[in-house]
Amino acid sequence: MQPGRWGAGLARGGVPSQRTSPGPQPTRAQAEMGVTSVGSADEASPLPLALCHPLNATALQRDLEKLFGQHLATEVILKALTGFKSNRNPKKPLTLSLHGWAGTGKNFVSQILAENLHPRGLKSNFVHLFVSTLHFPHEHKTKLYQDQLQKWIHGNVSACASSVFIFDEMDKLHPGVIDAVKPFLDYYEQIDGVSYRKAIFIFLSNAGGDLITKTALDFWRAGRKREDIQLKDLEAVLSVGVFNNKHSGLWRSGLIDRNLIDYFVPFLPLEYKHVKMCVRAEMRARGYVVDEDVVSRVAEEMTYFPKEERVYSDKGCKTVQARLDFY
Ligand SMILES: Nc1ncnc2c1ncn2[C@@H]1O[C@H](COP(=O)(O)OP(=O)(O)OP(=O)(O)O)[C@@H](O)[C@H]1O
Repeated sequence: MQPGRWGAGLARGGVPSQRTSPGPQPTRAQAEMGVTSVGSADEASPLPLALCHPLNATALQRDLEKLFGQHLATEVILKALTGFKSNRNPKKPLTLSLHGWAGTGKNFVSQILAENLHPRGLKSNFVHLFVSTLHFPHEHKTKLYQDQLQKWIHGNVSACASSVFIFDEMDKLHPGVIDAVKPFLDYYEQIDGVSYRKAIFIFLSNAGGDLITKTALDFWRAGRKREDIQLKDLEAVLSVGVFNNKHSGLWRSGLIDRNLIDYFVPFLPLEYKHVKMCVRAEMRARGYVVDEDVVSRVAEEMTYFPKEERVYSDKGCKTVQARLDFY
């Protein structure tokens, strides 16, 4: 996933221009929402909430079918998003914490969400991606990052109430940085004249991947179906595990003990058959005819764990695209 426009926005003082310069022509933000003409807007007011892009639940559901082997994530995300977007008066922003092994689809699903919430997806002015190792690399700058984050979020939610903030590599985030967003995730009606209740925060993390794998493997070893794993088998384990994990980005975080994360979304490790599905999808996306021989060869080249049983792909579907280049 490509990083967002963090630096550029801050250089503008964190407050995007569309808040202060609406005119008779649609602003860039409004054009993005499909507005082709506007009346004389109130100069001082932020974008009307009504202009924010409505969610098409059917389209979201269809897009989520592209996510393989993740029955829990698909179900939770669909319910969470449709419920939140159909509520005209949410009491707090929606906060999702996505957990799982590498290459299981966390960034992929974030992209799907972004595109369903704002037509330009990750390229939208209203979708902001932060990558820990890129945007918050130095532990000694934690205070600075916290200040910048707060200014950035304030400025962008002022401009569009339904802004989306995605934090990738949460497990590499230095402890404490994320607590800067805590006030925005809480049940306040407004903070300094801005309501954050329509915003969406998404955290992505490998933390908890070991716990998810253990549960999946227990089911597999007991001969139970993967699809029988339920959210309740994992949600509590995940929130406690992440809270107690120093390298989760949410270690002892107020976000967890104040119950500000609405859903912990588990991404299960992917099996051989899912890797094959990814290879087929990639071939179709490239306009190739699906060749089952190539599909099997690519899937067999991947490494699987645990050593003896070889059930799950080490890298999920992550290197499928690169491997396909060899054929
Ligand atoms: N469950 C899945 N269904 C369909 N495609 C997938 C799935 N998981 C991964 N992929 C494919 O593999 C690519 C890499 O996956 P993605 O970046 O979403 O993994 P990730 O879980 O975010 O990994 P990491 O934790 O390493 O960032 C995706 O762009 C997508 O093409």
